[in-house]
Amino acid sequence: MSPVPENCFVPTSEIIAVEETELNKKQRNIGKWQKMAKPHAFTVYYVKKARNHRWRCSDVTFWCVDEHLCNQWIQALKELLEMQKSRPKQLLVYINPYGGKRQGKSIYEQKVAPLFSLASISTDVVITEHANHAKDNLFEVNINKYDGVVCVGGDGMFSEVMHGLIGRMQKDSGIDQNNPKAPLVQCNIRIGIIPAGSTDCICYSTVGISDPVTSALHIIVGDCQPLDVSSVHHNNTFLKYSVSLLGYGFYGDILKDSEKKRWMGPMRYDYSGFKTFLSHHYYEGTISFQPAKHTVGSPRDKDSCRTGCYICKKSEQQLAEQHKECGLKHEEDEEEWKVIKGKFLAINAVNMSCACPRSPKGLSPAAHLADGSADLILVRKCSRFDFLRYLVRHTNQDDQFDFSFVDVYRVKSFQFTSKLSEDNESNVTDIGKKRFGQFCRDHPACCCNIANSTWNCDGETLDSSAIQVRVHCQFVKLFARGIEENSKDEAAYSQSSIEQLL
Ligand SMILES: CCCCCCCCCCCCC/C=C/[C@@H](O)[C@H](CO)NC(=O)CCCCCCCCCCCCCCC
Ligand SMILES: Nc1ncnc2c1ncn2[C@@H]1O[C@H](COP(=O)(O)OP(=O)(O)OP(=O)(O)O)[C@@H](O)[C@H]1O
Ligand SMILES: [Ca+2]
Repeated sequence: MSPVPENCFVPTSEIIAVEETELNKKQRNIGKWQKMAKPHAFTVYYVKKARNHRWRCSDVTFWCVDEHLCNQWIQALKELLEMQKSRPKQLLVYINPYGGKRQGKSIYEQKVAPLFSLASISTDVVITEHANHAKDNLFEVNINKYDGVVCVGGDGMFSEVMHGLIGRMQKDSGIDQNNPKAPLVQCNIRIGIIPAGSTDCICYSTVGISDPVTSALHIIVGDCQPLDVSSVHHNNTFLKYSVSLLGYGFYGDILKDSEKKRWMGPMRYDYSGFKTFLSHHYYEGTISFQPAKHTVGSPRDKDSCRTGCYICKKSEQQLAEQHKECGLKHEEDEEEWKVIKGKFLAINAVNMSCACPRSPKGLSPAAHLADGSADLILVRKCSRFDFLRYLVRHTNQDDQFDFSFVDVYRVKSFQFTSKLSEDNESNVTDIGKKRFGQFCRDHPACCCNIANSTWNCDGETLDSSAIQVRVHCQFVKLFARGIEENSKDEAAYSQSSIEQLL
């Protein structure tokens, strides 16, 4: 028998599979079993939680001489598994063979496919041949056939799959994505991310680790984590959706420079990051936003979003109420807009913490995955030294918002116009211009004349610097459960444990 640690509790929801086991000669010759006539056995495969939110597939084999009893156990456990209705049976998998360190295919074949097969999950696998292959394909496939779509790659690959799914839903419902106020149709088919990219920020921020086996196990047990999605428009043209970072200035410039260095792999971001840091460009513009009044949280909270987060639950209830009384919803258009004009080194809007291996607490450590808001971080012009102090705080325990040149707001929508496009009399909606009287007095406008930066939208550049953004609460769902608090300890306790059965 495999060694089982003392007090091992396994919730039935975390059993991966149960299989009849053929005992080999060596196993049969251990201890007292050698005296028995042909023992019968079955193996239970279960999720074992290790450090740092890492999950592994472990197994324990049970023996007995009574074949009927053994079969009864197998039957009972299989019935328990059948009752886990949120588990996927049929998945559509897209693999980007060129993402990150170009390991996507081998990661899937060696680490993920054997687990899916153990859990009796059928898959249709597409290895992408070009950018947008997965996205375009999602408009054609019979989507109702699947319980989920899995992407093997980085944040860019996730973005493709998400755009394909959301786009498909809107197309099927006759909704025009170019209308920034259109009541979009929610996407209920879950997305799984097997991390094989450069940053893997979405996976890290929703699971707590960037690890293919852990993510595969979250898919198998049928976890569900809703995510906020921002829609980005330029006038009445739809540009993109974003779930992690919308960054202008520093992160936009890093991305633009790094695109030319794709051959460097994940290292390109450090190279371009260093270069962009040295260039120290700042950009002048106007940002207008609607504060997120519906949520009780603040970006300066000490607690972060964790599994079962009550702030996200509250937003879920509000969303359900809104759906019941649709019609009242558009009052939000009249709600207060705040306007800030200034010179910025970085403007970052994040729908989630954006934690990643480079910065385990992320760009906004208290941001919530599913509260219907984004944290808008404004980093004003400051010295190189101060900006470096700000960046370094992303990697230690100090508060990165505790600087006079950094402001952070929790918002449900915002828009940005660069000074250059204002001067060129761009025809962006005029909410910002109407409120010029409220410009921040500490940082009056000056006449610096720098070219526009570009927006980094989840790792892709946007063509327009003037954008309008709206957060859609819990718009897509992932096979994840958020980051577990002290996951290792909590794993041991559950009412429905296999221990109770035994
Ligand atoms: C001194 C050390 C300071 C370290 C500061 C680390 C802050 C790292 C914060 C990472 C935030 C990632 C946000 C995620 C964005 C994703 O949607 C997107 C798609 O994958 N990724 C990127 O755009 C890719 C963005 C990658 C950004 C990498 C930034 C590297 C900055 C390096 C600055 C070096 C300054 C050194 C001066 C001596
Ligand atoms: N077969 C392919 N050939 C070229 N590009 C592809 C292919 N399949 C997908 N892509 C594109 O590659 C881009 C980057 O992929 P992915 O996110 O998997 O890896 P990455 O390089 O690590 O990026 P990230 O920094 O976003 O994590 C995606 O935007 C996707 O559209
Ligand atoms: Ca959010």
